Amino acid sequence: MIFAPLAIAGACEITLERREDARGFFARSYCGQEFAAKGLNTCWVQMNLSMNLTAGTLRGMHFQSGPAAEEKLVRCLRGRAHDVIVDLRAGSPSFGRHAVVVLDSAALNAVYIPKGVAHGFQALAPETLLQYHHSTAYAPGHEGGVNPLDPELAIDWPLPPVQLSDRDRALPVLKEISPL
Ligand SMILES: Cc1cn([C@H]2C[C@H](O)[C@@H](COP(=O)(O)OP(=O)(O)O[C@H]3O[C@H](C)C(=O)[C@H](O)[C@H]3O)O2)c(=O)[nH]c1=O
Repeated sequence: MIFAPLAIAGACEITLERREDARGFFARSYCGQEFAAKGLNTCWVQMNLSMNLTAGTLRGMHFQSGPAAEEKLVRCLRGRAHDVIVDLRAGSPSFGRHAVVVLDSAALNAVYIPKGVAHGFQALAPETLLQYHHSTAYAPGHEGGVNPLDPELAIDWPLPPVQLSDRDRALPVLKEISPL
């Protein structure tokens, strides 16, 4: 695996090193030793799948806070996604700034998201399927989010956003939330 740091400290894009032959390819998609050597989380307690039927579907920007703060590892298994992370950490020099990774099921690349960083994405193709690994169990009482359409975040979503949930549409803007 190749780890490429993103502009948000502690976040990175992970690309596969494929062993290809006439049968196809074999690639290591996770390694505790390699993650530990990079200072990344190695304990994953929950996996989720997100199926997005329509191109343009927008989900986010979500996080869990306090004792339920979580790292995430997200990979696209079908289709393509414009994946965005927003730094919400108190005192971070990149607070309020975002980074983008295009997750593509052809590349099978992944994005690693540290605690205190919100996550969202827009599906770029129909039936885009994302797989999540979470370092902390789902904790509804510690869920939070920032509005993906907040002009202050200045996220340039590639497609007109569709299928926004009522919850996401009602998320607070950056200046309304406390740093994590
Ligand atoms: C995350 C989660 C959700 N749920 C329930 C809660 C809701 O009733 C339903 C859908 O959850 P939610 O509306 O949060 O799904 P998304 O809007 O796609 O949010 C997800 O996508 C954004 C981009 C993320 O980064 C979050 O990790 C993740 O919450 O599943 C569970 O039962 N278990 C879980 O682990």
